[in-house]
Amino acid sequence: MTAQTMLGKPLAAAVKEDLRARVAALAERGSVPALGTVVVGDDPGSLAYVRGKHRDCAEVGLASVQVRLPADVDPAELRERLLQLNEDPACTGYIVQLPLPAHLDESAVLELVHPDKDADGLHPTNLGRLVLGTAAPLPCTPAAVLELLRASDVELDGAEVCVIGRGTTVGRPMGLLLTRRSENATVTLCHTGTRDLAAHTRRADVVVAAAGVAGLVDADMVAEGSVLVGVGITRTEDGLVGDFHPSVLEKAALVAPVPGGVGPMTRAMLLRNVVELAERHPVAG
Ligand SMILES: Nc1nc2c(c(=O)[nH]1)N[C@@H](CN(C=O)c1ccc(C(=O)N[C@@H](CCC(=O)O)C(=O)O)cc1)CN2
Repeated sequence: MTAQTMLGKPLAAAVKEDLRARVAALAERGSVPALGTVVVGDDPGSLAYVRGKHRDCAEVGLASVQVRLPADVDPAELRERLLQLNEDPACTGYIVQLPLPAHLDESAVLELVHPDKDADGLHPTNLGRLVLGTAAPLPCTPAAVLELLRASDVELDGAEVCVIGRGTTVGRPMGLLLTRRSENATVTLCHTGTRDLAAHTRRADVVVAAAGVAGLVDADMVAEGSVLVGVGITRTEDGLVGDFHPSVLEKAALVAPVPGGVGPMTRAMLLRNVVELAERHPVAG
């Protein structure tokens, strides 16, 4: 078997098309949504991702504003800037680019973002809403994975899904999303403490790999005809490498590759969150 690929770019383009129309409709009602980004430090990867977010906003007609702070910013100064964004009527929603420098407590920082302005869906209130199944902005990467699976008509009802990674941005919310009644999957959440990872991946219909360990899962570890979604990404001398070893392509039915799969959709899901926040809490332009 040679796997088919689930590509993020065409799907992201379709989402953007829909969002462009929704942003135009908001503008007609006098509401001009804007995304804020907060970057601490000058990590080239983070800066590149944030540049991409501002480009994406322009593409669909959203305004955007960037706040840049030095890597050694005082936590009190960062807090002040976030509280300003919470109060700023021109900012519909904003994100704090992760990871943050080590002297900053990531959870404490994310808790400062007002839940109604949480474009990343990572505030505890919104993660709590995800647990309860009530309306909330969804964390962008898990939402992107779900959209890719839906677009390929992957059957999730009753499916065995193995998620590798227990982080708050991907693994944990991924499990919550997939176990909602609307998805109805059975999820096994694996992590670095999992004793026999292969035993879990082999019996899964779908594997979502968000470990950030290049080539962690090879052909021997997956079932014939399974669906594999790559999330983790490692920069090596040979370029970007995902958590799945290329050998899986001979065994899987469907693969979301790294790069080119979930990443572009993650960006589109951020735009969707901003537009949904604006539709829920319209602001005058
Ligand atoms: N506040 C947040 N910080 C981070 C998030 C996030 O969702 N919110 N996720 C990642 C970084 N990220 C967005 O911020 C992100 C990472 C990768 C991609 C992407 O499109 N990847 C491409 C490859 C791009 C490349 O050349 O590096 C792909 O997979 O095809 C988009 C967004 C951590 N921080």
